Amino acid sequence: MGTDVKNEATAGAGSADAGADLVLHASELTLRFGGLTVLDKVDVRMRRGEVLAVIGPNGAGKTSLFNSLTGAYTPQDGKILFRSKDGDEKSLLGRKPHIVNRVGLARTFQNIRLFSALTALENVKIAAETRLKAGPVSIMLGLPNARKAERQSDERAHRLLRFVGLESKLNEIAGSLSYGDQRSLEIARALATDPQVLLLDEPAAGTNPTEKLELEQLIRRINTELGVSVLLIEHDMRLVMSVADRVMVLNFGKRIAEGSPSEVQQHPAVIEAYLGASSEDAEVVQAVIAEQRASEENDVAGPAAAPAVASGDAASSDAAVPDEDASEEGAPAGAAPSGATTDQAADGASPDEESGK
Ligand SMILES: Nc1ncnc2c1ncn2[C@@H]1O[C@H](COP(=O)(O)OP(=O)(O)OP(=O)(O)O)[C@@H](O)[C@H]1O
Repeated sequence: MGTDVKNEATAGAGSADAGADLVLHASELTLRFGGLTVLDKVDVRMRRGEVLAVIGPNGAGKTSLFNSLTGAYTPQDGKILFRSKDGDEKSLLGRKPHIVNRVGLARTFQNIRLFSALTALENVKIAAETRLKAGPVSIMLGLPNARKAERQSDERAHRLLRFVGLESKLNEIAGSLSYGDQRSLEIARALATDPQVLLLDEPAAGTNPTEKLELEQLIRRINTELGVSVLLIEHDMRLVMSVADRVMVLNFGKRIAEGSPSEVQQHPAVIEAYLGASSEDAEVVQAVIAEQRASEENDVAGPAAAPAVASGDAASSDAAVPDEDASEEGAPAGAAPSGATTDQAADGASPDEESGK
C-alpha cells in the first residue's frame, strides 16, 4: 500500500484540530539511540479531557514516546508543551521526571513498580506527600502545619484507594496483592500526585477478563469524575476501542494514523502495520475488525445478513483473540524498587533507567 499515509491518516474527523484546547502538544519529537531512530518526528496533540490511546506493534516506539514525554528520555529534536488549566504553558523537553510530574503529568509503568514491602496505603501516601506544603524540617519537628499536611495526605490516600476499589485492602502489603490490584494501586499512587494528565503504559497487561472490565470502568471514571486526561498505551484492542476518544498509531517510530477508534481500525496503513508485524496484535486487530463488521451487518440486515462486504482483507479473518496474559510482564512483586526515592514516587513509580518500562 503505497499511499501517503501521513496525510491520509491525519485527515479524519478524529484528528485534533488546531483550535482545540490542547493539554499536551508534542511536535516533531525525534529520539535516536545510536543509529536507531526510535521516534521519527512524532506529533502528539492531546485535547484536555480526552482519552487518547497510542497503539502499534511491538517495538513501534510507544513506551519510548511515554519516556520522552515524562522526562525519562530526552529526544534530540522536537518540542513538548504542557498547558495547565489556567492557560500557563511550560516546555517539558529535557525536564527531569519529578519536575514533569510536579507540572501535572503522572504515569504508570508496563512492569509494575510498587514499594512491595509497604502497605497499599503507605504506597499511596508516599506519593501524596510529594504534594505537601510542609517542608522536611516542619515534618521532623512535628509542627502543626506538618501534622495537618500528614492528615491531608492520609485522607487523600484513603479517598484514592476507595476510588480504585482497594479500600478493604489498604493495610495489605503491596507485594501480596493480586496482579490486577497491584495495577489499581499503581494507578492510585499516580493519581495521588494530582495530575492533569495520566499516562498508563499497558495497564491491562497480565490482568484477567474481570479485572480488564474493572479497569475499563476505572479509566472512564478517572476521566469523567476526576477530570484527568488519559494517555493510554494498550495492546488490548477491545479496551482501546471501548475507552478511547481518539487513537494514534505508531509504527517503526512514525505516527502512521490518528483518528476515532472506528476510523483507525479500518485504516489500511494500520491493518498493514499489524499484519506486517505478524504478531499476536495482528490477530487482535483482525478479530476486532471482523467482530465489528459482523455486528454492523447484523444492525443493518438483521440476523440473516448478506455475506461480508469485506473482500479478502483482514476483516475476513476469524482469528481468535489471543490470551494477552502471556505477555512479557514479569512477576509483579519482584519488580519492586529497592532503592526507590520520593522523587520516583512522585513520578507515579520508580522507573527502570534502562528501558523505562
Ligand atoms: N534505552 C534504549 N536504548 C536503546 N534502544 C532502545 C531503548 N529504549 C527503547 N529502545 C528501542 O526503541 C524501539 C522502540 O521500543 P519501545 O519499547 O518504545 O517500543 P514499544 O512500542 O513500547 O514496544 P512494546 O509494545 O513491545 O512495549 C525498540 O527497537 C527498542 O529496542
